[in-house]
Amino acid sequence: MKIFDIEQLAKADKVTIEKQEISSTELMERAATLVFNDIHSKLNGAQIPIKIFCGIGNNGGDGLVIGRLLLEHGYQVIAYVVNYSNKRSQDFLLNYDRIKEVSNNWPSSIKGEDDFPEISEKDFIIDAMFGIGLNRPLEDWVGKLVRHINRSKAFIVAIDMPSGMFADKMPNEKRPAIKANVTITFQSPKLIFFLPQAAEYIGDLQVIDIGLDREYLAKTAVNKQLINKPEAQLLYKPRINFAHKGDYGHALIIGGSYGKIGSISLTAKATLKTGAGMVTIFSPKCGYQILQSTVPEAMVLTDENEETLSNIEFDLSPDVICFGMGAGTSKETTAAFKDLLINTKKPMVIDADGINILSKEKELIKELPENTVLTPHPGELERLIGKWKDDFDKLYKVKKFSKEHKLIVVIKGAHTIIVFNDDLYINNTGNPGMATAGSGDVLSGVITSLISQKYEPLIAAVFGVYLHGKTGDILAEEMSYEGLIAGDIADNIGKSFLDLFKKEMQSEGN
Ligand SMILES: NC(=O)C1=CN([C@@H]2O[C@H](COP(=O)(O)OP(=O)(O)OC[C@H]3O[C@@H](n4cnc5c(N)ncnc54)[C@H](OP(=O)(O)O)[C@@H]3O)[C@@H](O)[C@H]2O)[C@H](O)CC1
Ligand SMILES: [K+]
Repeated sequence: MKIFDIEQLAKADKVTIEKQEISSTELMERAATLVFNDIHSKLNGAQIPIKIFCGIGNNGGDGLVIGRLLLEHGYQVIAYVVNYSNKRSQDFLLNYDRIKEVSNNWPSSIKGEDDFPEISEKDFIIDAMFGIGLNRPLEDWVGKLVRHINRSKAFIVAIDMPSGMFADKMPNEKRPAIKANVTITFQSPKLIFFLPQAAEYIGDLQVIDIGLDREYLAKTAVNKQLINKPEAQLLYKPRINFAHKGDYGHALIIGGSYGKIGSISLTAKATLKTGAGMVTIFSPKCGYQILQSTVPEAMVLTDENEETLSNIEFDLSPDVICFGMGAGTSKETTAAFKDLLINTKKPMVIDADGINILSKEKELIKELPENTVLTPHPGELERLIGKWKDDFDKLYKVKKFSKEHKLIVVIKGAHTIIVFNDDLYINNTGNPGMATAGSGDVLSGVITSLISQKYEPLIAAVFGVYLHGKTGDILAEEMSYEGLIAGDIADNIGKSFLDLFKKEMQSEGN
């Protein structure tokens, strides 16, 4: 699913009005009716106090329409107009009159702190103060109102965006925004919704298709995409009949050290379970017996050193090399990694201590082949690119790093983001059960395996992250978040392939 900028969405709005020959009022009615339907289906007529905070622009207009529809269906609604400006939009004004026809009262006006209503934790709040039109800091009293609503512990549904949140700046103490339980957004999610620092403001995300002009949406280029099943299906390469194991490549997994052999065992297993034709593991000597018994399908080569990697020599020509899991960052291992980089130019996946070594020895980065995939977790990423001010700054720095070194960076997190040049691919599978030891080792194996099967490295990263998360989602239903461990994910990657083309009873939401 494309993720549009807010300028593109505002344009889509205009194009839709022209091409569908509808008024902006009708488009607002359509969008707000869809939100009403959703809320109504959940509240099911419950007589709980609903307080709607409306701004004076079109987000406020949406709020007034939702309020009118709720009143018409017998809900207890109080609508407030937050008068932060005198520049009321036309559609706001029209719906201001219309709600009065139903409630027989004008909405209450809030002009300053003295007008703030009491909010109980039993209230149901609809936040329609600002949407994508927010373009400057909130006035002091409006910021106080946002904090007042947040303090209430009431259940909050934000319309289009949590009010106070800019599309391109993180909220913080000085820049308050509504902390919604649910955000119902129109047509396209906004990038900020997927950044970790915004999570506490967004709550659960729902994207509502309000029927904006399909042609405009299809034609308009974006550099951000959300990866759900429909996108993943397009990435899959069917296996051919009469295939031979050579058709799916030979992956070489290098890593491990005394006490950390399990990591490469997980990576190797995931590489095989994702479909690589052959896997060879290269580990310190101490890994030999463990690996032969935990992953009998893989071949094992060992270093001359007992406990850590010191000299990575092999007489084979792999299609892809994955380096780093459990390797440590000792002097010998660093030197061995350096030799490996200088002597081989095979496609590579670098994880964990591989990334830590690159962070310490920055000049090694230029030895990485183009399109190498790096899979850092936040700590590893910080060591690699330095501290960032906020999540937007992090993306800026990673894009710069990716462009400068021609690398693919997989920023692991609740929504893992794959960065290549200026393009972002935001994964929408996975769950908190996957925050478990070794989960990253499995991901490296999945990506390595896809590269070995001749997926382009970028596709392998995007598709691999999707499959890994999907496997976790399928397993969480069977065994709970708590019960899920990395070995389960490695063992069950096949389920995510099966799921790709399984017919859904209902189409997948976002
Ligand atoms: N795009 C769509 O598909 C649809 C969007 N809808 C809804 O409309 C809003 C966007 O509405 P808009 O009127 O453009 O903007 P807002 O309602 O978010 O904000 C209102 C105006 O407030 C002014 N502004 C901005 N920042 C501040 C501030 N800090 N303090 C005071 N005032 C501020 C600004 O106007 P100016 O001219 O004063 O700059 C805003 O325009 C969208 O989010 C949806 O909810 C449609 O209903 C359906 C289709
Ligand atoms: K809002």
